[in-house]
Amino acid sequence: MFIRAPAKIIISGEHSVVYGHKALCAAINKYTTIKIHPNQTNSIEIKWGNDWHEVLDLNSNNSNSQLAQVARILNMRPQIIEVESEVPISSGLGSSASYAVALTKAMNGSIDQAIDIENIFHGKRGSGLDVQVTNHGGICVFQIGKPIQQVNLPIQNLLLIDSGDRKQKGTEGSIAKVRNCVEHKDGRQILNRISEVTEQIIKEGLVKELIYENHDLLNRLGICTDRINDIIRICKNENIPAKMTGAGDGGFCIAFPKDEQESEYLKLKLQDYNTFKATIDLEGCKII
Ligand SMILES: Nc1ncnc2c1ncn2[C@@H]1O[C@H](COP(=O)(O)OP(=O)(O)O)[C@@H](O)[C@H]1O
Ligand SMILES: C[C@@](O)(CCOP(=O)(O)O)CC(=O)O
Repeated sequence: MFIRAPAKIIISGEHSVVYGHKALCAAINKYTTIKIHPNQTNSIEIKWGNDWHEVLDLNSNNSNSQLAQVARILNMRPQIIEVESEVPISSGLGSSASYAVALTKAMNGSIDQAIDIENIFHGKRGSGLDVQVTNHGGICVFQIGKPIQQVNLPIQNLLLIDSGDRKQKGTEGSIAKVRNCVEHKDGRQILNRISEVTEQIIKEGLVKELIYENHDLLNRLGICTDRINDIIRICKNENIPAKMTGAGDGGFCIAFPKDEQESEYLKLKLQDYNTFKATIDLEGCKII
């Protein structure tokens, strides 16, 4: 049995969502896939792709490793878990959520358990957005404390652009940076404006000026690297809507070319960066 869960993008509303505002997000066709086998020894083994192997000995119950915490949340038995992921790690595309959701489903767990697992990776201050959209699929509006809502928005030519930078202190580090900006600088006003921009994008669609403004606001929070800003400058020069996505401090940008031809043209302009075409995943986490 294989279980797979998609990666996600945030179209608008990262960080402001942590403070209770709405975010517009989508599941995309890059997946983490999990396969489970019984284990003859009293241990849980995780094989991450071909090159990394983690073992939790269930005879000694004093470990506080991430795997031990995950195993406790899901009440896991001796098992071998193979994880294959197409989702780049620590790059704003929700690698930890797609892993948490796929593993939780494989163990017949609940969405709350997946959120608890995600919190092990993110620290306890995340909004829960990544887990909800990865589980649900499609293009969605998410707000803390409300059921996730599917929306209709035409996105045909999504381009993912890798800045090559990776957040050094994880999502938790970027959230802490924004909190510092809220407590000591103009972070609160910036987040309020991101919220207004998000509401407008939900109503009016991917209006270019709003997407650019959204990026500029995230930049003012101090979470955009030089390479991220370089990518957005190149997209803006070509008049194509683009912004960073996810926690920031590295990771991916998203661009919305109007058609296939414009997408190919933008890829050429961005030849210093790795680019990937993506589509919206409509199915969320599922058994395949
Ligand atoms: N395929 C994988 N291989 C190794 N670690 C993974 C994988 N998928 C998720 N993880 C875990 O998720 C963490 C990254 O999560 P996070 O910092 O939230 O970044 P992202 O923006 O990708 O969600 C990694 O440090 C690792 O612990
Ligand atoms: C910054 C935030 O809004 C999104 C984080 O996304 P990611 O971990 O970079 O994939 C945090 C959250 O919503 O929990």
